[in-house]
Amino acid sequence: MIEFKNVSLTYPNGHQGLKNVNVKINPGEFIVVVGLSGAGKSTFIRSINQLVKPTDGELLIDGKNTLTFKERDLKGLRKNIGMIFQNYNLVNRMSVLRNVLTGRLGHTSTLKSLLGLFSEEDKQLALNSLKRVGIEEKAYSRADQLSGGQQQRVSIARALTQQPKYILADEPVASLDPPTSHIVMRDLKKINKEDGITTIVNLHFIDMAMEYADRIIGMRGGEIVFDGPASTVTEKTFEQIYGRPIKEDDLRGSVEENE
Ligand SMILES: Nc1ncnc2c1ncn2[C@@H]1O[C@H](COP(=O)(O)OP(=O)(O)OP(=O)(O)O)[C@@H](O)[C@H]1O
Repeated sequence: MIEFKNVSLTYPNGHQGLKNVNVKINPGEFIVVVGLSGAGKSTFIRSINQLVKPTDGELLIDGKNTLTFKERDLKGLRKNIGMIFQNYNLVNRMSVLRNVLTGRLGHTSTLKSLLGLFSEEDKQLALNSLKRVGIEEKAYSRADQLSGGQQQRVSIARALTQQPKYILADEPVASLDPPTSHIVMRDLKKINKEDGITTIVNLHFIDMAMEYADRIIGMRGGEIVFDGPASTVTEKTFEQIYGRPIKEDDLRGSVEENE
């Protein structure tokens, strides 16, 4: 369980990225965070693994206030959290398999990981992760030879290989075309349901949020302005979250329309 208690984050330049956020995220949920650019979605998600550190409040993960964590506890925390970025964050010149194996780094001794020595078990785990996202045949290709959608699936496989308790995905489909975006969202949802990994995804496409989320959190100006089941969300809800009428750009579009 993740719990934000009166969490605020003021950036060094004085800008408030989060304002008094209070929210509980339950085990196994698939949450989509929506909001316009600058609403604070990235700041919210990155606070959880402390890529950015809140300046006030308590952020409890599995009952512990992570804001008091020192380096060693933070390492332990991050081992349990897989992260997926908009631009995949792969090492281009390495093979797909080696990129996926980096998901084991938190579980491997420093010396072994420096030497690139992964066990046969880790290798099988990595290959199985690639299989689950449908690209096991790319295991020995160089990462930069893959399409954007394939690279994002490699990054999902890397997160999966980490055997995390939580997955954070920061705009995972923003660089992809509509059909590929749906493949990536389906993979994330499938993994969430099959493995029970609590998943939080930032998106700015409202149709995708409605299609894949169990629960939607809406942000504006660093605050949570909506929190409820996806089934209760309508176009009007998004207009309230965004503070303006919905536009065509707010929609990713369906697979069919683009085929
Ligand atoms: N390092 C920083 N220093 C100062 N301000 C920042 C920093 N990072 C983000 N911000 C500001 O905090 C606000 C929230 O940014 P954040 O990236 O969390 O929003 P977002 O909803 O994820 O939007 P986007 O989709 O554009 O990334 C924005 O106004 C942004 O300019």
